[in-house]
Amino acid sequence: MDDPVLLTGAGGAVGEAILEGIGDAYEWKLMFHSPPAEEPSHEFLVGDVADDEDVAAAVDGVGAIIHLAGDPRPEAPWDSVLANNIDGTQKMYEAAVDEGVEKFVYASSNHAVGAFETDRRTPEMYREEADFLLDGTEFPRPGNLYGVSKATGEILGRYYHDEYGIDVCNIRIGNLTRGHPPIDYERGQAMWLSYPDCAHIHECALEADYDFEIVYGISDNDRKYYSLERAKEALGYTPRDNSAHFEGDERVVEPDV
Ligand SMILES: NC(=O)C1=CN([C@@H]2O[C@H](COP(=O)(O)OP(=O)(O)OC[C@H]3O[C@@H](n4cnc5c(N)ncnc54)[C@H](O)[C@@H]3O)[C@@H](O)[C@H]2O)C=CC1
Ligand SMILES: O=C1O[C@H](COP(=O)(O)O)[C@@H](O)[C@H](O)[C@H]1O
Repeated sequence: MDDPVLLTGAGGAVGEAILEGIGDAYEWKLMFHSPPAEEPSHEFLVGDVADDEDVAAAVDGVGAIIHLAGDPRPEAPWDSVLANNIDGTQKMYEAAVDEGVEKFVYASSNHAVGAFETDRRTPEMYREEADFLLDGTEFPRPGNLYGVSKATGEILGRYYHDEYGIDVCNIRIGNLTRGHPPIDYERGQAMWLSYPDCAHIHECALEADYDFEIVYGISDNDRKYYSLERAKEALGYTPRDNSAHFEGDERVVEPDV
């Protein structure tokens, strides 16, 4: 991607992981919800994705968007996910097609399919020997209103791709945790996404050629119940980390470089 890339939600954890990993690889335009504590080393603006003027200013002059901004809380109330996650994402897409943006990478979530984790399947499905697998072709099955908002973001992408031709990659991010997988949390270990793998999958989404994709954003965890085949095939994703390579916060197996 040679054009500037807009990163919304730049002040958050996923934005931090992306900028740590590929901050030097692109001309970024960062969107913050509130003024950053330190002067960023990239062009930036402060605004709200639910505000038309802020969104128009954000997408002006960019060729691709990584859209992270939103309420990330699984327990978020309807009024918040409606305004921040659903209305905000629709405004981002509307402005993106008006601007002629080429690619839209959307931060979806494991919670868009959380209700596949039924009492009958868990916790065994989080273990290496389990054979239950989701591959991204399944219909969304949210387990909360936040997950509904994430599935709605994916459907918005389907519409804006089919209607206007913008390339869309929905990344169903698992559990981003810095440095090591979540400790004593099997679900988190099954869907851990390391900071380096988070940056890598987003770089792949900026560089690969595709039309409309839904992929899982996790590291190559032995416990995974999400297939990585589509991310590897469509994006060229090659994860380096695996939650099984840790005991607690201690890495016991080095990744293949
Ligand atoms: N961290 C994780 O493990 C996962 C994150 N995600 C998604 O990734 C995205 C980023 O998540 P995190 O970085 O963890 O969350 P975060 O809360 O650390 O970052 C989100 C950022 O978006 C900003 N924001 C919220 N509402 C906004 C609005 N209306 N206008 C402009 N900015 C707004 C916040 O100020 C914050 O800086 C979210 O969309 C979340 O749903 C999905 C799955 C897992
Ligand atoms: O979408 C998200 O998912 C992760 C993992 O879900 P959890 O229910 O196992 O914690 C969550 O940590 C993150 O805050 C959220 O945005």
